Amino acid sequence: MLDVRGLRKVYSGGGRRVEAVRDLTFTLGAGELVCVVGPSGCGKTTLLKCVAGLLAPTSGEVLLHGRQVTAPPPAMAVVFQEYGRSLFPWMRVGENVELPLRQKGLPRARRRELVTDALAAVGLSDAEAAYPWQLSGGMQQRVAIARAVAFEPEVLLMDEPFAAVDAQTRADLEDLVRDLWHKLGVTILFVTHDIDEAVYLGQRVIVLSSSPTVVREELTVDLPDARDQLHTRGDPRFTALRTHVLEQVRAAKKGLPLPSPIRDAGT
Ligand SMILES: Nc1ncnc2c1ncn2[C@@H]1O[C@H](COP(=O)(O)OP(=O)(O)OP(=O)(O)O)[C@@H](O)[C@H]1O
Repeated sequence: MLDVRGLRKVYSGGGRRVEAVRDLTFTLGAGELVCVVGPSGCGKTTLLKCVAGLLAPTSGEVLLHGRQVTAPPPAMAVVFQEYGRSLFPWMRVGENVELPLRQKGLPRARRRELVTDALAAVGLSDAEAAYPWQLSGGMQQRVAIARAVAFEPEVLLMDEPFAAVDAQTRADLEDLVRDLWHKLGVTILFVTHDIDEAVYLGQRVIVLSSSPTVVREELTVDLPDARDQLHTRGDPRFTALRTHVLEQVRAAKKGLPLPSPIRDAGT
């Protein structure tokens, strides 16, 4: 469904030239939940912006259903890390969620229905008339998720969406994402620097190398589909997978060759 082929992005300007991404190739099937991890500064946000059609690649391409992405496709929604900057403070929660639906040209009754359902799905039915600044950080991020969900995207792109919330809220939001994914059947590409989060959430984890950035490994997360914060994180297989990914990211930072595959690592 979503193909990233030979993606390269070089930023240049002001006498500076940065090769943020060298050569990324991977595919997401319809309805998959795939996480991307990698060392800080390896180009995760750059990758997501290219996939979202917000940034033009220097070379290579992103294809959605075989069609090249050259502008933000109507079938995609993005949730960014900085919820504080992504919600309009002068609009009530309901209006924030509704805004992209107006831009989509949906009739009023359908917009109301989608806003109500999306806020209910993230547990914020009571907050529709509040302003974002009256809500906690975790609640604001729920609003951002509701806005993306109401849009009914086929593909949901998430860029470190929980990096700025406390650990307990983060765990709740992780479960919310898996829950919505199950209910909506949406395809999710989730970028995080948190290795445990990537293994907990994903069906697959794509590990990026450090700059010049390529795909270092694609790992299948062979944990049961039913996950919960207590049991999944206590599962020896979870520990083996997160240790393996951590080794990969550490080795990537040092520019080392691939360590032995996880199946050979005594797990
Ligand atoms: N607009 C820009 N102009 C020039 N260089 C940029 C721009 N955006 C990002 N970069 C550079 O590209 C590289 C990759 O940045 P990017 O933000 O994509 O990485 P990241 O993996 O998301 O980082 P982090 O994990 O720290 O959030 C960095 O060296 C960064 O300085």
